[in-house]
Amino acid sequence: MADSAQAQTLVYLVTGGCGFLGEHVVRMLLQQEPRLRELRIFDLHLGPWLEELKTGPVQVTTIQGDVTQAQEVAAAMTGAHVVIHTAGLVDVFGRASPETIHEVNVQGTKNVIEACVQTGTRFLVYTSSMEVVGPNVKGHPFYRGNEDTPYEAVHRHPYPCSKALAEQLVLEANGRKVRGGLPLVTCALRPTGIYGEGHQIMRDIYNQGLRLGGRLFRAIPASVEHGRVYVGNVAWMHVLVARELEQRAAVMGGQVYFCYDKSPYKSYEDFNMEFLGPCGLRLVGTRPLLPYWLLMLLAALNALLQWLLRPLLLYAPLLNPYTLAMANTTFTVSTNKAQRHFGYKPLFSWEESRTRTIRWMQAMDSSAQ
Ligand SMILES: NC(=O)C1=CN([C@@H]2O[C@H](COP(=O)(O)OP(=O)(O)OC[C@H]3O[C@@H](n4cnc5c(N)ncnc54)[C@H](O)[C@@H]3O)[C@@H](O)[C@H]2O)C=CC1
Ligand SMILES: CC(C)CCC[C@@H](C)[C@H]1CC[C@H]2[C@@H]3[C@H](O)CC4=CC(=O)CC[C@]4(C)[C@H]3CC[C@]12C
Repeated sequence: MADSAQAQTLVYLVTGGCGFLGEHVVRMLLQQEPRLRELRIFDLHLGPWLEELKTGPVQVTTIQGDVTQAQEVAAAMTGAHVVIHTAGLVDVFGRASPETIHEVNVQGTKNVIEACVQTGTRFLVYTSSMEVVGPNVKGHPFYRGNEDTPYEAVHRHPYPCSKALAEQLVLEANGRKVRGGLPLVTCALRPTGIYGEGHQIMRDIYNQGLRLGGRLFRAIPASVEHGRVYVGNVAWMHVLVARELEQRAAVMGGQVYFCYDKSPYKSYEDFNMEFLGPCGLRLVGTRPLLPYWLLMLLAALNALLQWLLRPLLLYAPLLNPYTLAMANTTFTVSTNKAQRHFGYKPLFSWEESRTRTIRWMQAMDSSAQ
């Protein structure tokens, strides 16, 4: 908890504070930001775990609200010094309509920016995504690239399109005058695929493995690298950015940073096995069991079924043409921009990130029995 020797003066607001990443950001702020006076947690759905936070030295205010409602956002932000905007609709499975994804991710972000201007909140940290860059529709590899690596960022899927638009809005807002006349300072963090305690997709894949008798079948060649980053380190980066934005506004304002740590470069499936393996699952095959054209056909069939069944039920399996392209295209980052600009070093080593994730999965497993 916060060191009471330092003056507790700051009010932070975390949108999406009850999500997978948001919860880690909230907990990290309470542990690592000694200047925090009040922490506001704004989310569409509030979790019961928030109650335990209310007994500490920092005032924790929970706000059930919707980022698409401008007045709700502005009301929550009044008097806040910093906003960390993690709320978003993360949907690459066709669960929500493209319009809803746009409304939450783009209009929601516009509302946060306008609320900063209206209320005088000067510091905005936005959770963007690697998907703002790629993989692109042409499936070009992005091999250990950095923030300046040239890449043809062209998207058609609603999720990356919305994240790209929202990120652009955030960066363009840097320097706008907020209430009181001072400039807004913004920056965007681009995590690669986040993993760690609370990761729903990892849970889904684990359950799928159990249904298949403890086995998963390799679908993607081991040579395709997919960037992954531990949730604790992503949260730490958000906290550091928020903390440094005032002092280093000239360097950091309007900038983008990939989120990175020491997680190894592996294929999506091999990386998951780092956690699923110790939980008793096995990845069958050193090469993909099915030829790629057949996987594409299955993915297309899933998309067709989703469309046909839509009037009756929501059919949203993990495999669709978009997720297949994501998993099958190399996209990894290698950069030290965050270290150069604001002294970021991962808080958790790879070994610790791995151990924490495995422990969480094993606890989840034993509580299910
Ligand atoms: N999970 C991942 O691998 C990655 C996620 N991101 C970004 O990180 C952010 C957080 O993602 P996750 O924690 O994975 O997702 P999540 O779905 O676990 O969390 C999102 C949170 O936002 C809230 N939310 C959704 N719509 C809202 C609305 N209209 N008003 C208020 N709150 C709303 C949800 O209730 C949820 O608590 C998102 O912006 C996402 O785009 C970026 C890169 C990778
Ligand atoms: C059955 C298939 C062969 C394997 C399916 C795996 C997919 C479900 C996941 C592969 C890559 C993931 C995405 C990636 O890590 C980057 C992301 C960034 C975000 O901002 C949100 C999450 C995600 C889109 C992530 C989603 C699951 C995958 C598509």
